[in-house]
Amino acid sequence: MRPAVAWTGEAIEIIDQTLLPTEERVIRLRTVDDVVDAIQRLAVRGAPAIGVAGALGVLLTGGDRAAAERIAAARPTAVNLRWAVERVLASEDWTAEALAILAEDVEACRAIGAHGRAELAGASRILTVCNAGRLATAGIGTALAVVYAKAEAGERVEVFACETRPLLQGARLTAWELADAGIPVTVLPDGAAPALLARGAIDAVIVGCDRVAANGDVANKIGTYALAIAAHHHGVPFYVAGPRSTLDAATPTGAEIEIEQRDGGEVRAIAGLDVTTAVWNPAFDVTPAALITGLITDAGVLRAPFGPAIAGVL
Ligand SMILES: CSC[C@H]1O[C@H](OP(=O)(O)O)[C@H](O)[C@@H]1O
Repeated sequence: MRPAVAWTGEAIEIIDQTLLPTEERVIRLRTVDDVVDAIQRLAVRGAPAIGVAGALGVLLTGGDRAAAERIAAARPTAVNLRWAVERVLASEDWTAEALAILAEDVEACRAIGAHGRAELAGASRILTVCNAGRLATAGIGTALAVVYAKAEAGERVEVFACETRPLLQGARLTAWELADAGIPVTVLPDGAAPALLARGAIDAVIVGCDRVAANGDVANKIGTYALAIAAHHHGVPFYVAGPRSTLDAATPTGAEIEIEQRDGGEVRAIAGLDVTTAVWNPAFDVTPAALITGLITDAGVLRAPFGPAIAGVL
């Protein structure tokens, strides 16, 4: 599988994820407007991948810092986006810094996979939500990096993927990339996850993250909090996987994380029906650190108390 985001030397090359799984279309982003649009419509998505796109997007600004700010502000919740844009702006060599961010993410994904494989040695039945795989990063993913590492080592592993309403990142993207990798995947309605956990059918839940607050509270795709509650109730380990670039020491707790509110049309458009009603469509929710077994990062697996553990790797 080609990477979700890459640099051609003069343009950002992405797979347009809004068309998957029906069509794998590669598009090139050549302007700041292209980058902002691709991030906002989730053509490129996932905290690490939009961070890399943001970093590379700075190379398309011609030095216009207002244009760079438009990229940084394209989506508010994933800390990686603004972090990457500001890191490139502050550097001496923008191209070198942007490419370093891309290379670091590839390596971070590999490391997360290795740490997660060691941590979850006995787990073969993994439940996840949204897509935190190759399509969400410049590398092999975060939550799914653990799955890929297990598979690469010849270990038995299968994934149960919540479809992830309303944009179906699980059913469309996670299912697609795992099938492409030959890894067994079962899609389920988001509301079915607690029943699956109640049946004892899951060894561990592993999810991605968009921003981890200094105390370990995690912002991730809407539905993650419900999974954490159900996993806690059923005594199933609940892990969050993400690179250190998603840890945000400047945000004290989950209460301070801005949650992106998306257009109600994403929810109303159910199988082509236009349900005319008020809609509440937050793209993310916050899972309290108390419900998290461990944070699988490229620096290792962090455990409670998460405040000192996070400070120790930043
Ligand atoms: C590897 S982080 C992926 C993270 O991003 C997703 O959100 P979106 O599809 O809206 O970009 C989701 O929260 C995933 O866990």
